[in-house]
Amino acid sequence: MIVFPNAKINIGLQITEKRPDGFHNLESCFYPIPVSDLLEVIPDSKTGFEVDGTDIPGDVTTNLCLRAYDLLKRDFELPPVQMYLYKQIPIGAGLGGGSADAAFTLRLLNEQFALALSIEQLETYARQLGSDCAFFIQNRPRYCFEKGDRFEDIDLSLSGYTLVLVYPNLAISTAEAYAGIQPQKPSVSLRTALQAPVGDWQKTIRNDFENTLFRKYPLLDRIKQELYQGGAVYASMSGSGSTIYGIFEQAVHLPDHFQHYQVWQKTL
Ligand SMILES: C[C@](O)(CO)[C@H](O)COP(=O)(O)OP(=O)(O)OC[C@H]1O[C@@H](n2ccc(N)nc2=O)[C@H](O)[C@@H]1O
Ligand SMILES: Nc1ncnc2c1ncn2[C@@H]1O[C@H](COP(=O)(O)OP(=O)(O)OP(=O)(O)O)[C@@H](O)[C@H]1O
Repeated sequence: MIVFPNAKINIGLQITEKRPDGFHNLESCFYPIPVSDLLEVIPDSKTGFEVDGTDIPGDVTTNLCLRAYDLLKRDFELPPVQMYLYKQIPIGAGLGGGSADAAFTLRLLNEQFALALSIEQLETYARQLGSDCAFFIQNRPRYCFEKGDRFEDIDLSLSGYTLVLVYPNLAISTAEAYAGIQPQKPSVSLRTALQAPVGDWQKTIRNDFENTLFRKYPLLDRIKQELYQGGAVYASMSGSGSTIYGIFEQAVHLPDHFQHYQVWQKTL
């Protein structure tokens, strides 16, 4: 079976407090976007894993696809499988690519081997693999809170807008980004701010990681400003960076020097 694990962007990200378990509580809107990896799983005589495309740092045996398989294998009689991942979502990008691969592996194995797991059960498994993973089980725009792994539905559609993603070939680890954060109770309710027209978001919707990461990597702030200069109705960093995205009312001509970055332009 073949699936296409897709990325997400964060629209607003408020880090509200540090938790006793060392993680942080946050509030954010997670929005699925059409930039995807490809994952194929075939029953085989022994389990194997092969990756093509973008290089994934670290030992292949720690890949989240294999970890998702191992997690289900503890509870179910899964046959050995050959897994093939074509990696396209950039790494350390704040786009949740690894989390999407993990969640789609759980979903695929559930379907391919008729495990009959419910959405809630899949989300419980996903939470064990990473904070962002559970979102990709249902994979629709959600308002997320706690570790980013609890959700409420949100009435939000960017359909018809053009999304530009700029990945400046700079990987930022999530742990590095959280290390620079001073959690703060928000003065503006993100949930309320998201109900306003997209053109108003610039005044009210922030990603709390931008403060420290823009100081450390001024290039990121420059890219955001260039997206606004190019006509974005809203621009922000996604998640813990480094991807900067812009939301436009129509297709856009980007500055020539963006050719040095990885850029996607998609009509949603
Ligand atoms: C920045 C976001 O992408 C927002 O969507 C997520 O919060 C990151 O989620 P993720 O990549 O799935 O992160 P995990 O793999 O669970 O955690 C990586 C590291 O990030 C930090 N971390 C992560 C999530 C969270 N709510 N609080 C944290 O402090 C912890 O130091 C943790 O060791
Ligand atoms: N299938 C995978 N794809 C990407 N990264 C993986 C995968 N499996 C394990 N990893 C590890 O996860 C780390 C980063 O994952 P990912 O790309 O999801 O992070 P990110 O871009 O910071 O996204 P986010 O912070 O939004 O979760 C890398 O260090 C990588 O070694």
